[in-house]
Amino acid sequence: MYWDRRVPESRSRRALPDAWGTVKAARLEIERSHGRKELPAHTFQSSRALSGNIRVPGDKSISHRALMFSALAIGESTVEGLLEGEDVLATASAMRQLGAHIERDETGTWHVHGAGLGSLLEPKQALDMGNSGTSTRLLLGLLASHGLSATFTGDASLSGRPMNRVIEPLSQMSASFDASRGGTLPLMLRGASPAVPITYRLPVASAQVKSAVLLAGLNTPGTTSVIEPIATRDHTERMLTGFGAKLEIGEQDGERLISIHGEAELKPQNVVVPGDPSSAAFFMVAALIVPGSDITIENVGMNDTRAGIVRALQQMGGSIDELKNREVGGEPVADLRVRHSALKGTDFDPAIVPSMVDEFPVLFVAAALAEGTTRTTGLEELRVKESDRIATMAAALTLAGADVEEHEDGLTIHGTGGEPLRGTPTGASVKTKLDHRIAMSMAIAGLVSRDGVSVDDTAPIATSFPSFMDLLSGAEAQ
Ligand SMILES: O=C(O)C1=C[C@@H](OP(=O)(O)O)[C@@H](O)[C@H](O)C1
Ligand SMILES: C=C(OP(=O)(O)O)C(=O)O
Repeated sequence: MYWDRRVPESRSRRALPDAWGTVKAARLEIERSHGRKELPAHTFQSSRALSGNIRVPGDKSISHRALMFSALAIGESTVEGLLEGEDVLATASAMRQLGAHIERDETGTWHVHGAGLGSLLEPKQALDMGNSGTSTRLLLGLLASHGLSATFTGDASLSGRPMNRVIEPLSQMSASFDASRGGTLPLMLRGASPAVPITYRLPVASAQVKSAVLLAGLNTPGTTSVIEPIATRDHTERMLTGFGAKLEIGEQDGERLISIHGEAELKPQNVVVPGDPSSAAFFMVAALIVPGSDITIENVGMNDTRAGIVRALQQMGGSIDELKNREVGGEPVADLRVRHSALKGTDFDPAIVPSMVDEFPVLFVAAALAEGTTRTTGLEELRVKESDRIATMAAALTLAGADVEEHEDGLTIHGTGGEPLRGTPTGASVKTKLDHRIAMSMAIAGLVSRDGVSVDDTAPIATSFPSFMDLLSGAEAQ
């Protein structure tokens, strides 16, 4: 076991003897989970036309933030439409450990009694972040300006993901860290009280890093600023403003400048979470590629910083109509009518990447069935998601019979022009590598395949979309 000793080891162990034991236990658990024996494999077969109206679960990004911000407000907040996926449940459980009271009533509304900004409790046990990068990076930010220590653990996938991108700015704000070698989980954080405000220019286009710094700024005296050269999803800014924090959003030399005034008092809110465009994307692509399909996906979040996939699929010739544009919980929302279409291979401008960063795996499936060649570039960030999504999708689509070339920063895919993919060979299955988006993307590929697509492990789907299999069979049956 190797540790990057940013905080002298003796200091961390003295401060957190129990947590250190938990870290070691978590490490063993991670090693065991690499060798899990029985995985819920599934073969997805060619489908008849999809039809009917469906609703996908609540937005994952907004759900995490709704729980976190409610936990910082004094009094009761409610959250309707919360995504009850494993990632969000990891956030709920962490916020409970930090002192919030969180419960779900029989109608499905969540009630959060906040502990208050600056009044979070030191967690007695390690915070288990499961598979969730968002929970981890946002909570590291939040706790960085609270005078407490906490240990963060996660599954094998999360334990391979880079945390230095938040450790660096949060260390500048005076928090200290003891992370595994290379800046990964398990790690220990010691928050600073008071923390020091900074102005931080994002070296990567990441809403998680932006949010980590802004959340640290929330309990820091003075003004903390983030400069964002490339705009990323803005749910943190919108929602913190809604909860009563003081934010200013402007421009500096053509870049976005977001400033937060610290030591604010957050007021409880009633949050309504719109449907997740990232989950809707699987059904958009399914309806576009399965002949005869015509579905309406209701209540889909259409925030410009998130809805790149709709524009990308329309650019490929996909028939997607936005109906009943409206606002839900301060976010633009629409119903999307999606009909089977002859898709065309397209060269995508890398500028679209931040607005659909999680949707590329399923876009690759659309490209594999399109007429002609699709080229994507600027996707380096996909290599540090739940899996290396460039390599994992290249291997998965190739196994299913698609014609794919892998590059450092993207894929070039020569489509079949609507002809079904061959499917996975007998006895072989796609490796999903604990990545929900790979499992669901390849499930959709199976719907237009001759021999079906076998996926080695469907369990990760529950991290973001627990009702995926039921909704898919429902849409096939209508
Ligand atoms: O802020 C968020 O809620 C998220 C930001 C994105 O991550 P990065 O900030 O690492 O790009 C995205 O991939 C993730 O699913 C959710
Ligand atoms: C990258 C994702 O999530 P996270 O970073 O929260 O694990 C995702 O949901 O595709």
